[in-house]
Amino acid sequence: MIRPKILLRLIHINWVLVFHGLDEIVLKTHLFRPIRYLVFLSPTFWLRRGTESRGVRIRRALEDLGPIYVKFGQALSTRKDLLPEDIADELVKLQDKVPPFSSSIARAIIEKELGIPISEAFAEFDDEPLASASVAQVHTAVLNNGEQVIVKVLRPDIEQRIRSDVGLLYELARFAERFWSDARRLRPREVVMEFEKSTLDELDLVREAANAAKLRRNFEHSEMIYVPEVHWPLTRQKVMVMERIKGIPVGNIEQLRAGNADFKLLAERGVEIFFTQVFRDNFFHADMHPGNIFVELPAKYLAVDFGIVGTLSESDQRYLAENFLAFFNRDYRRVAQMHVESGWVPGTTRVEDFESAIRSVCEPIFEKPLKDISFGHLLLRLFQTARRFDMHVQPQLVLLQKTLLNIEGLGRQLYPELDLWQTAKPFLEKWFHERLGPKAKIQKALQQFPELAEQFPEIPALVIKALNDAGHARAQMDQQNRELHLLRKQIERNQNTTLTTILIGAAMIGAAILLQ
Ligand SMILES: Nc1ncnc2c1ncn2[C@@H]1O[C@H](COP(=O)(O)OP(=O)(O)OP(=O)(O)O)[C@@H](O)[C@H]1O
Repeated sequence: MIRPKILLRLIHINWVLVFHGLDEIVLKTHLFRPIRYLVFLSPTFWLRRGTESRGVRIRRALEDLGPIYVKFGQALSTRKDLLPEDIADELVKLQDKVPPFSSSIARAIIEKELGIPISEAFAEFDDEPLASASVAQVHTAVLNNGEQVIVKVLRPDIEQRIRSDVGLLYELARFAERFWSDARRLRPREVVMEFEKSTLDELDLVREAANAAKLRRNFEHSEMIYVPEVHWPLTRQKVMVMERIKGIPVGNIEQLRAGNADFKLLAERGVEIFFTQVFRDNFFHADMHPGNIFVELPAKYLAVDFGIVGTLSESDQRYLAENFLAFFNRDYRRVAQMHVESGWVPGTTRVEDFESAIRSVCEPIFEKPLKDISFGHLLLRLFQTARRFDMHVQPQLVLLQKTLLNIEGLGRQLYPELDLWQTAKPFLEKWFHERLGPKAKIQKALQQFPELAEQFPEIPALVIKALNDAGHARAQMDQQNRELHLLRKQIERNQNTTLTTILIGAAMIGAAILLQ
């Protein structure tokens, strides 16, 4: 049964779609069937404006529907291979062009969070926002020491809006599971849950600042990417102050071309940065849409927006690396075996069945030349197949797969000839060598004896102590021997043989205990 609030929201969505001339969607989608006739009540249905392109209409509809839908549109905008170009081009504009909220509200939030007036915190504060995105708004400012910074402020009431939109998404997921058998396999409710978690995580700017700081440390002296520095004294849950970077937005190909950017190097570095983050640092920026990436000519990236990051466990890393290598050798049996052996799919799975399912999904992909194969797409198909065999795909792997699609989309937009496999292969091989080579095996063995490994630094001290103890024991034994000798003399003198035996025995036992 649809709850009244949700029904109202559905009517709202329906209205927004019609308002923006997207009534085809309303009329075609099963979901809106109960309320589809409302379309005819809309004046816009009869007075078709018809002047704007479909891309503009979709973008406007998403903006009107709120931040969650804006984020959805952003995710789609990097997928020129999936979306018609005119729509993708329009969705790119979603990034910085969400209508801003008033600067007086921004000032009030900042002052409340910092507990001091703006004039005390900053030498200058620009009321005109630099960017206004779905979750936050960004202003430029100058610190009292003259440093140029950006001030990121969360949108007012963003949390309630997200919660209510996510509520609706849950409802849609529930419908989908009930009425659409294919959807059940995709576990839409879990997908929404993950989305909710990652979106709500974005609402803590201290957490984002900590992510930025960690990424900055990981690429401290890198030629490939620069991460701006957080200004911690003025950073709170709803306000983050960070060094201002100036670069060319990566989506602005014309400007990059005019500045003689090295497109090939940029595309390769994009892939290299990603694989470094995944396999070396185990910490990756997972919101790589073009609005968050800038370029310093000729080929250095500048990154912002660290709200969503991903990490992988060692077994996830291994899963990825082994699968990629097996895939590219077209060793589907190995892929299937690995899934069964590692317990990713139930032990009862027939390897042959799984192998043939993977083969039928992958062979068409490998029809293309290696350089045109999308890793992200390949992973996606693997997950889809594995799901059919009851594999529970870990959310962090899904996040990684989405990021990979973004990186590939970006790389190919910059340099269509990009050979992903050639760029990625050395990383996977190096990872294998480091993790599974002889040196790694020794390290692993040591890891299995943590107490022993822990005591290694103390071993010299322990040896000295043991020698000291032994020396002490020897001195005591000498003393004991001397006493024994005296005793023996005395016994001889007393000529009491029984007593002699008992005493010698006792003394020898005492000496033995001491020596030990
Ligand atoms: N350090 C910075 N220096 C210069 N510009 C910045 C900086 N940080 C953010 N910006 C600008 O502000 C925009 C929005 O910032 P950010 O992406 O962090 O906000 P957001 O609300 O998380 O947006 P979204 O999640 O929609 O990408 C960026 O696209 C960029 O144009």
